[in-house]
Amino acid sequence: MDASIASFLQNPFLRTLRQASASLDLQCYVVGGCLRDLLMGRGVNDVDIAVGGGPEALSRRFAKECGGTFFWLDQERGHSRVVIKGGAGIDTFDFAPLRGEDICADLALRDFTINSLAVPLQGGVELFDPLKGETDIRAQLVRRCAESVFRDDPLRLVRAFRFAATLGFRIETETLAAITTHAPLIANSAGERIRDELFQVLCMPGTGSVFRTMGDAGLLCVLFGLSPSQVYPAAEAMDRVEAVVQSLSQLGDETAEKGCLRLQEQIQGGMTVLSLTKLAAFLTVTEADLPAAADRLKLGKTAGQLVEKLCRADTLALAERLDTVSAYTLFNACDPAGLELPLLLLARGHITESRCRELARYYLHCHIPRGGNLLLSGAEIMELLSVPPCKMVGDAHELLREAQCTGQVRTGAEASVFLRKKLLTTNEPMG
Ligand SMILES: Nc1ccn([C@@H]2O[C@H](COP(=O)(O)OP(=O)(O)OP(=O)(O)O)[C@@H](O)[C@H]2O)c(=O)n1
Repeated sequence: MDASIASFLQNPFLRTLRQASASLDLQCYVVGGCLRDLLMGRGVNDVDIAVGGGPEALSRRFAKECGGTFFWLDQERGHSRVVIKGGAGIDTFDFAPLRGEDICADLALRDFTINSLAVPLQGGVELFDPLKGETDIRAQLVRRCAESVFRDDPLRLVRAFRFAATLGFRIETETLAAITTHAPLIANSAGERIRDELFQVLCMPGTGSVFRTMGDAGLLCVLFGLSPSQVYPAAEAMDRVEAVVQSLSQLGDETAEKGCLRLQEQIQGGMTVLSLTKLAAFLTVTEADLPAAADRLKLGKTAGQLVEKLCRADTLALAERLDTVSAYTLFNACDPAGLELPLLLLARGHITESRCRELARYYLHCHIPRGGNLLLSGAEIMELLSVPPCKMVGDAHELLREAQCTGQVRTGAEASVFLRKKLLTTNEPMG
């Protein structure tokens, strides 16, 4: 038994689980990715447990004894989760019934050999590895468990690339050929599941080369209606985004620091600004049907809007001379995109490095995004204009934002004078 797995099994939570399963007389196994990660010397924070017999009683009892929270993931299939707050790194335990009649049958039904591992919690500490997953982990290979894996669950077509990208592995030749054969089946997988896997790829460096292989296998044709010849230049755009971000992170100044923070911001679960920027670079070059792609990946409102605005930047005519007005106009048209916007434009070859810096400087020091704090609040604007809440207040807000961003007003008093002049005086003759 590998030393890291042996020491993991001494974890107090696993000891509690061992006792609980013994007293309920249930066969119980630690399975899947956490054993793979332990064998690779990686940290573990979620543990999958397969239980012979109904796992509900065990899952509920384990939650009670560890002070964790029990909830159903899929009640019909008997899948539940226990989350333990302050679980010293390991905080999520997923319980499911055995997939087959015993653990070997269960392992044979899993996706890839590297995940097809189990350790029983009682009766010895041997590692069940009937498909030689440990050998594939050492060889860094993603290999399907059986001929039927992709028909059983087409999401695995994308999962293969996710594991290759996040673990730094290669997809074994026959598995890759099977992915190519079964690529059309990905049309049957739920968008949310595809999104969660794809964004793990988008969050890793080297996304471009993974997308090229996915394109060659025909997956991007089914997902986004793209031909392989459209995929290559688009994947190169992703490479260039990564290269620009890499050189930014080496600068070590304020722009670099803030830019890197912004790129790591999570817009929605698992979707960072950087991953969405890479996706935008890809989709722009392919000229894919944007709303269809956003819908296929179930991007959600906020993430979908950011991708759409970043793609839109590609089509905007950029001013010859850069001044605060043209910088404001650009960021305003692409709101809510922030520092990622000039980085994307640089990666796409639309602006030079010095223009990129100027835009970043403007954004950091002058720009106020929509919804940001202004010199006058909504209440102060209503009082100034003597109006109740109405469209005019919104218009005044936008005028003031532009005036502040472009340096026309710098104090509350200047803001009041500006709005009065703009909205309360008229040059038109009274009729
Ligand atoms: N479509 C799927 C999804 C999951 N699994 C199995 O269920 C386990 C847990 O799935 P998941 O949590 O998605 O993956 P992990 O391998 O745990 O990897 P990670 O923790 O990195 O997500 C996998 O190891 C694999 O054995 C599978 O066979 N087919």
